[in-house]
Formats: sequence, C-alpha cells, structure tokens
Amino acid sequence: MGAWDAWIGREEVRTDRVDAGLVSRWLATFDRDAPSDGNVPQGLHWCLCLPDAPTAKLGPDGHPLRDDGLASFLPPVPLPRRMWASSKVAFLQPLHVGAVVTRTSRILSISEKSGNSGQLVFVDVAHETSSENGLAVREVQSIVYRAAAGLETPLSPPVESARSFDANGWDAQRVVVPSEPLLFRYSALTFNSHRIHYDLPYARDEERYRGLVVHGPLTASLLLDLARRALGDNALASFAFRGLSPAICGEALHLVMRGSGNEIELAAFAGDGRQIMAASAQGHI
Ligand SMILES: CC(C)(COP(=O)(O)OP(=O)(O)OC[C@H]1O[C@@H](n2cnc3c(N)ncnc32)[C@H](O)[C@@H]1OP(=O)(O)O)[C@@H](O)C(=O)NCCC(=O)NCCSC(=O)C[C@](C)(O)C(=O)O
Repeated sequence: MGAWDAWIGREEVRTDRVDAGLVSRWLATFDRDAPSDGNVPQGLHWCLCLPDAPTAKLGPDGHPLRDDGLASFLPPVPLPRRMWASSKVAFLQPLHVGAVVTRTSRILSISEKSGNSGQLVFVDVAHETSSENGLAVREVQSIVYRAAAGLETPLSPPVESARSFDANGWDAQRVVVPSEPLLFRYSALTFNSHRIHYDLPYARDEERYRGLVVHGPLTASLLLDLARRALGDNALASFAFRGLSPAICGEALHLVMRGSGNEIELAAFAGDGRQIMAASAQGHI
C-alpha cells in the first residue's frame, strides 16, 4: 500500500492553555460539577492541543487532508474511513486550570491488517502532555483507517432486536442516551469536524453507518466519569480502552464497571447487548 518508513518517528509539538472557559464547557457537556480537588477532570486532555487545519484544507470526511504531502503530521493512508480504535492512557499527575501545556506527538507504527470487516491500516501515535509541573498524561492512541464502503454495503452496526443487555455481574451501571446536542458539543470541545458525528446523510450514505457515530473519546470520557462517580476525582492512574463496535446517536449506551484497585474493568454496551467499548483501569495506589 505504501512505504511508511519515512513517517515513523515523525513528531509534532502543540501548545495550549487549560482555560477556565474550556473546563466549564466540558463540565456542562457532561452534566457535572467541578472536581472537588480543584484540578481538571480526567479525559479533558483530549480537548487540548487540537488540530487547527484551515477549513480549506479539510478532506471529504471533515478531517484535515491527509494527502498534503509532508505538511500533514498523519501519513496519507489511502483508506477513507477513519475511526479512533483504541488508547492506553497513563495519568501521571492532574492538570490544573490555567496550566500551559505542551503536547509532543510521535508516529510509533503503521500496520496493515486484514480484519473481518476488510482491509485496515492502524496508525499508532504516542502523545505526551506536559504542564509547568512536568509530564501529566502519556497516551498511545491507535487510529484505524478502513476501505471505502459501497452503496451495497449493509449499514452498520446491524440491529439485533432479539437480544438485550444484561447488567448482571457488574457493580455499577449508568445508562446514557447520546443525543445530537451531546455529540455536537463534544465535536466543538475537540474542534473535530469529522462528519460521521453530525452529518447524517454523509454518515449513512458515504461511510455506511446506521446513524451518527458517537466519538470514541466521548464514550471513553463517559466511562471515566462512571469511575469518578464510584472512586472520586482523579482516582485513576491508568485507563485503556478499545472500540469494538460503533455507538449510535440516540441509542441507549449502558456504561458498566466492576472491580477495584489495580483491576478495574469498564465497558459500554448497546441496548441489544452488542459491546461497544472494552476498557480497563488502575487506581492510584
Ligand atoms: C476497528 C474495527 C472496524 C475493526 O473491526 P474488524 O472486525 O475488521 O477487526 P478484527 O477482525 O476484529 O481485527 C483485525 C485486527 O485488527 C485489530 N483490531 C481490531 N479492532 C481493534 C481496535 N479497536 N484497536 C486496536 N486493534 C484492533 C485486531 O486485534 C486484529 O489484529 P491482529 O490481526 O494483529 O490480531 C471495529 O472493531 C470497530 O468498528 N470498532 C469500533 C471503533 C469505534 O467505534 N470508534 C469510535 C468512533 S470513531 C471516532 O471516534 C473517530 C474520531 C474521534 O472522529 C476520529 O476520527 O478520531
């Protein structure tokens, strides 16, 4: 598909500031109060150091163009359908309002795979977010690109009306129905113009999703919030998630958690029992 060696190790450095307005908009988006410890909520780092390509340089999916030669940080993978596949995050210290942050991102690997759904290219990116106090968040993010879907491709995910989600065996449960305003607010917080999150004809006709797709980091932030409800603010030292199937706007999302200490398991399921996200976490010892 391409010789990717030139892209491995490429770095991008961005700076930002954790301003009070961003934090209050984030809290409003998630219907919650400010953390009691005065720091910012875990997961807010996904709203910092954002891509700021001019509108004229956005591609057909609403993301910055990938065929912009070496000007673009991400490699020009020719598969059009992008998804956030997974992330492994270490929360080393909390960020605070007013912090000036620097994020260094580096392309770790690019791998071509053949999945049940077709051809896949994974791009793994290491991000390190630091403030004046030192390294705060370390993350390895995996972005996946998928082949184009023709008009004959069945809409995904399929509806499995004969099954339903069973919360037995989980210690904590919360149901959220992601609405269009929630998706819009999260796109705005992350300056993410990816059309699968707000443009229904595009999501359905071009990428063949059954509806608007809930952002992976939005579902992950809802799971972090479930952990926060059980364990308190900034309680996690690490958090890893993997998107298994797209969550669809307007459909119930069952957020669940069990375990404690170093073995916390979290997950998100659709109402028909389809698993949307698998996650694990460790608390600060
Ligand atoms: C990714 C899909 C298409 C692969 O589905 P599949 O059935 O084709 O894959 P598979 O057959 O299960 O696996 C094939 C290979 O891929 C690997 N693999 C498989 N899945 C993952 C994963 N998640 N993370 C890392 N690796 C993964 C898997 O381990 C295997 O590797 P192997 O051959 O070496 O054994 C499928 O799992 C899926 O649809 N997942 C849901 C993704 C999702 O909903 N993400 C959030 C919404 S998109 C979004 O937020 C976007 C945003 C914010 O705008 C933005 O662009 O950044």
